[in-house]
Amino acid sequence: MFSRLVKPQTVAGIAKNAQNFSTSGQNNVKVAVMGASGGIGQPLSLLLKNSPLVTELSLYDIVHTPGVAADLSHINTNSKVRASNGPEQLKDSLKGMEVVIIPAGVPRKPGMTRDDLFNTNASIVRDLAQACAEVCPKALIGIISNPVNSTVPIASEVFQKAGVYDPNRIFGVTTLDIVRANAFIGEAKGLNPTQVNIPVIGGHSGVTIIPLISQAKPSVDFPKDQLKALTERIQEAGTEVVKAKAGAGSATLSMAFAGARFAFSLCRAIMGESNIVECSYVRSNVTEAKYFSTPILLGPNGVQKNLGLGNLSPYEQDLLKAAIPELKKNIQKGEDFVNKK
Ligand SMILES: NC(=O)c1ccc[n+]([C@@H]2O[C@H](COP(=O)([O-])OP(=O)(O)OC[C@H]3O[C@@H](n4cnc5c(N)ncnc54)[C@H](O)[C@@H]3O)[C@@H](O)[C@H]2O)c1
Ligand SMILES: O=C(O)C[C@H](O)C(=O)O
Repeated sequence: MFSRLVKPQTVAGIAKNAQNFSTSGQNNVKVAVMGASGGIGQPLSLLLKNSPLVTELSLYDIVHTPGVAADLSHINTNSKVRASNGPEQLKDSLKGMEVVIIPAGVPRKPGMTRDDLFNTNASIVRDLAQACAEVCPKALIGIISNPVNSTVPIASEVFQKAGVYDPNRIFGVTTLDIVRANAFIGEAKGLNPTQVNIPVIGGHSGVTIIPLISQAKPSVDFPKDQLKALTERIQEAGTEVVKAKAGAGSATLSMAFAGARFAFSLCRAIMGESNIVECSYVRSNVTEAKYFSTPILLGPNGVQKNLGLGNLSPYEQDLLKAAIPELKKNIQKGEDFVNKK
């Protein structure tokens, strides 16, 4: 049902389609990248700079932002680039922003789980969310920083405390899981991966990542053992990259691609385009977990409609059962971090 709405998209295709499109009268969006000098931040900012959807690109980091911004500003596309460096310029970087994408924080090294990043990244996301709540509370916020299962509840609690919480505006960016599922299934079936769409629901770590291969477009069939192997590869794909990078960080280029796809979808929704659907980890009442990723119909104010789980195969129902306790624990940890004392 919902998967009929989900059109396969590429970053170039999204930007091209959007070139002359606006039903709201608005034909451009102001986007901030928080953590813009990092492994994800730089290529993500490049993709955003390359898009006609973005008119203002605000780059914030605690180091090196002037250099990244000077470099990008020489590209002859329509957007203006501005740099903000260090906490004293944080609030300034968020003024007037409509979309804020947050890839700030440390990445994993081999042997670490995403939850091992909590101690460092929780306070980074908390402080950036606090600034967003003060300066651009109506922005649509996409959180990439890990552990996403906990950082989204952290940002949400910060907004709640500030009295400006709108659950429709805070998103955990899980798009890389969908991008990977499309790539792996396309490869396994000899399909053009840009034409494959696999919804991935749940959260963004290990067993909480639930690919819904039974809902693939076009539909695909696998023997049980291959289905299990593919599912586990999608669940562990982040670790595959961490191991291959051997201490030099985690996925950056594929994440920039996925982050740009998600940011462009937010921009297109803000501009009034209809039928924009992305899976994202949001406040949810679809399952027992308070936050859960499902396909979301996006509108100018963020979540327009949660499209829910659709029909799960018995195998996917078991994956869901395994995910819920871990998700609940991750969510509680995030909430407790903000509400401690
Ligand atoms: N959601 C996903 O699918 C996904 C995918 C890949 C990576 N990640 C996560 O994204 C995060 C960033 O990864 P990376 O490879 O870009 O790391 P990186 O270390 O290369 O870059 C992180 C950047 O954040 C900056 N930073 C640190 N503290 C900051 C603060 N308080 N305010 C602003 N910027 C700050 C750093 O200066 C650095 O430039 C990690 O937590 C990683 O686990 C998530
Ligand atoms: O695996 C990681 O630590 C980074 C990211 O969450 C990913 O899925 O690649």
